[in-house]
Amino acid sequence: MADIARVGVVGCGQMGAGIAEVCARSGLEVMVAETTGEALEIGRTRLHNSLSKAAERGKITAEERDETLARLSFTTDLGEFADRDLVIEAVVENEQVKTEIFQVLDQVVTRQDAILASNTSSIPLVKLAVATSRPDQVIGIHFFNPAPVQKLVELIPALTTSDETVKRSEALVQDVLGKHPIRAQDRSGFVVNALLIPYLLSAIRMFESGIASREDIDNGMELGCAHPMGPLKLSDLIGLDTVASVADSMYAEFKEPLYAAPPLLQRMVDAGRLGRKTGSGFYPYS
Ligand SMILES: C[C@H](O)CC(=O)SCCNC(=O)CCNC(=O)[C@H](O)C(C)(C)COP(=O)(O)OP(=O)(O)OC[C@H]1O[C@@H](n2cnc3c(N)ncnc32)[C@H](O)[C@@H]1OP(=O)(O)O
Repeated sequence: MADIARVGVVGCGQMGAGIAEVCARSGLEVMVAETTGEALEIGRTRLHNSLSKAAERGKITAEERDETLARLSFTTDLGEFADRDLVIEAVVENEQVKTEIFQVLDQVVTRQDAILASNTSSIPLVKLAVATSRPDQVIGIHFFNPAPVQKLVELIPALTTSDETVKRSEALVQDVLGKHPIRAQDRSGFVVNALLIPYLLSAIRMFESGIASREDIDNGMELGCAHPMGPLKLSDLIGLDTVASVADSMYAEFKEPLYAAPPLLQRMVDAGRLGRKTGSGFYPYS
């Protein structure tokens, strides 16, 4: 995919940093944007630490780590994305925030055939597409956490997305990033979350009703079904705010009771216990 060489990633939280790492390790030149200098420094440190860990574990050489770092640049000004061939937005799951970012990207990205992608788990892609003057070039490219590890990427064309945009995105994901793409329609939850979220919510309901302890619920799925991590640990990894917002948007779309977030999940979000990223969720993290 020689036509995509310069990538912009908006947001450097756990998903944005992971996506930036995957792209830079694949040889692409990546610019990462955050809203403030402080957030940018946190993101930069996250990326440095992850690449250093990969080098320590022998997954990449020290030379590859340095080359990857040299392909990464950082900015707080989206205006610097003018020359990007592809931009992947990976900010909070908030429709208004994402819509505003797509409006800005539409103004600043000068390359006429640039792809504007979102890593959203739950916002309808068509809403982001119609916020731009190039709705045929907007697509969902959805990575899984941790992005450097998980092999899957979901591709979600909006009703307006052109076949050309889908083909170029698929080629990038498969041939350049070395991930396995699957396609899904622009319906809340796509493929994976439509199956995963009701399972996670069921585990939270089970814990809330006192049927079993958190450890026994997680051990049940790890030791009984060979899942790499149980549903409560996985919810903590994803982030309870993200689990709740994906559930809410799936419930809003389908009115399916299985997608309704249990009260405990909302209370934990309100308390700021969002999982690993805040040091406390179903489990403590220090
Ligand atoms: C909600 C969204 O829209 C969609 C989603 O993201 S849904 C969430 C999908 N993710 C999952 O289901 C995660 C399931 N869990 C797992 O795959 C594994 O438990 C895990 C990879 C997170 C950790 O694996 P585990 O064996 O417990 O720990 P650990 O030995 O430290 O890591 C295994 C490998 O992953 C790597 N790894 C773990 N976390 C990593 C990270 N954040 N970044 C990079 N590499 C990482 C380790 O370096 C290690 O690599 P190696 O085996 O080559 O040395």
